[in-house]
Amino acid sequence: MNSFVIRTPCSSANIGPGFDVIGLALSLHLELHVTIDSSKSSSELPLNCAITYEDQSKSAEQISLDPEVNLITRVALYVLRCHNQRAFPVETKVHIINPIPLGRGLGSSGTAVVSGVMLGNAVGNLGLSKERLLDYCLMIERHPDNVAASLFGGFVGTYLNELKPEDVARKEIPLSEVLPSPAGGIDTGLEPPKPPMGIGHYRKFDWAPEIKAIAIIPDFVVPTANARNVLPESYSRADVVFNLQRAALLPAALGTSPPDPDMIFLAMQDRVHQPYRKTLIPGLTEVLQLMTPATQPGLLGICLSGAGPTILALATERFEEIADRIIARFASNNITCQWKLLEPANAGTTVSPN
Ligand SMILES: Nc1ncnc2c1ncn2[C@@H]1O[C@H](COP(=O)(O)OP(=O)(O)O)[C@@H](O)[C@H]1O
Ligand SMILES: N[C@@H](CCOP(=O)(O)O)C(=O)O
Repeated sequence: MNSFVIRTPCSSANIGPGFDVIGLALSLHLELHVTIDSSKSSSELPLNCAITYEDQSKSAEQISLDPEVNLITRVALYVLRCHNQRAFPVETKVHIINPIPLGRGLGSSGTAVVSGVMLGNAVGNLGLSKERLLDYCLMIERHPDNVAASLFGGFVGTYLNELKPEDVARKEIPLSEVLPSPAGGIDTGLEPPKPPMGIGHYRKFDWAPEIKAIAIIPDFVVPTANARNVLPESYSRADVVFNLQRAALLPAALGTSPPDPDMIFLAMQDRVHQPYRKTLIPGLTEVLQLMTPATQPGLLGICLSGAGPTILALATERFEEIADRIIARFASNNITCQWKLLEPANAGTTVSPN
């Protein structure tokens, strides 16, 4: 029996001005407990794989246990099929333990995609590097901020290479062809499109050890796709310069110890995505303006986590007090929240024997 665990941290993307660029892996982990019974020579299981799912996230959505539909196993099958393996090894069991709330801006889909590529790589004995696995992730989730943070861990800046025209065409292949689904065309026996080499890259930034992350998680879902659809196609020069100035400052501000609250607060301001997402998140503008380091001791900065609706407050102390103030502001819009105190998860995704 071969048995191992894949552990992948969730992530908070953007951290204010770093839209689609900056990500932070956080200490809430999706786990896959995988067993492969190599004593068996054939299996009754669909695609040789049985999924079980333990929901620790209190999300309402039902996660599919069909390996061709479930996001994690679908991604693993994509990686396997790119290497001429049509199914999982005989009698593969995948037990998913998920504490990450779905559709709340803590990168649950990016975490699932990273877990899926790690699963395909491990069960197929493919020996792909994490750098190459990032290319596979980017065929599925096109913005690199969440997946790079979950894959590599820590506080990261990311970028996509300019691709050759033929590779741009390959990267624009509809997702239904990358991840064949029962609805989009069952496994045709053909090799799916492999990712171009070196699509995405990352750089790790320092993180001052005093800084902790408070995630205030409202009890409603904002699908990331919807939160991207409300963004404009183009921006004024003033807004672009505003964000560039802050994004350039942010890594130095969050990497310097002791932290300078005023600099961090300023460096976390954004004009590219947060103002437009207020239409989906009642009270967002008021929450973001609720407090500053001058009016709330311990607070360093506050932003939307990913596409929301979670709010990320960075702080050095008085965590409960800060969370309570944000929760009270949401309550005045009849929105209830849970909150978690998290820390950067520096290791990224790991595979270890069970
Ligand atoms: N552990 C998981 N297993 C299967 N599917 C998942 C898992 N986590 C997330 N997903 C899928 O990703 C969707 C959420 O993605 P998205 O809207 O991008 O929000 P988030 O901000 O949480 O990443 C869920 O509705 C679900 O379909
Ligand atoms: N840069 C993306 C990040 C989405 O993060 P998620 O955690 O909400 O999936 C965006 O802002 O759209």
